[in-house]
Amino acid sequence: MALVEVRNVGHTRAGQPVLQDVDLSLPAAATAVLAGRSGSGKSTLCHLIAGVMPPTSGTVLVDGRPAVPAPSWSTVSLLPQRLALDPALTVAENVLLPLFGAADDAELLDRLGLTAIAGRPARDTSLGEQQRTALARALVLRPAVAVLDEPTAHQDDEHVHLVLDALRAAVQTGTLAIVATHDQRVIDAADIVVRLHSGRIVTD
Ligand SMILES: Nc1ncnc2c1ncn2[C@@H]1O[C@H](COP(=O)(O)OP(=O)(O)OP(=O)(O)O)[C@@H](O)[C@H]1O
Repeated sequence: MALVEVRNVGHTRAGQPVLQDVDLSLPAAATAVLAGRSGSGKSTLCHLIAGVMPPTSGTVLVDGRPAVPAPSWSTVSLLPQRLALDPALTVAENVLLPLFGAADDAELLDRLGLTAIAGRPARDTSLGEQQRTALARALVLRPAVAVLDEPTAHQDDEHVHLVLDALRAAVQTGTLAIVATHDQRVIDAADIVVRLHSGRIVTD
């Protein structure tokens, strides 16, 4: 059974259609890439699946329930393009926020190359480190669905491999990773590639 179902979705922004006739069924334990040119609608589709907003028309279901209102972070997490870290909290505190301080995840910090800077305020780290921190925050609860908007946008080759390793580990524990990306290295590693062009799916 599909974990994420997008049925006949259309979405309009500022009076313009940005998604049209989008149908998509995605299973658990897979990496599904949303690929397409800038402005093709990848982030918008991410936001609809993560429950940031409802679609203008059609239905988005996560585990059989409407995506809005957004469920718990352990059901659907989001790495937004603009990261949304708390700059005053340390790297580790940002990553562990969804756990309310109840636990630690040294392995995840290590996997993403964050151990050495775990105690530093997020504002005193590089953009690539901040992006990996926000990715770790999205994976820390081993969510059913992790929606990741351009997770390698600020990563060099070496760190792209760390990101791909973290995604593989999440998928092995059952997570459906939905990844908006232009990055061919990420597209090549995906189980499912969905291409968007001008707000429509061109291949699935
Ligand atoms: N807040 C907004 N208000 C109005 N239009 C918007 C808004 N956000 C995005 N759009 C428009 O919606 C369309 C799809 O944008 P979206 O951000 O989903 O594309 P994208 O494929 O993620 O692009 P990129 O790769 O550049 O991030 C674009 O035409 C964009 O200009």
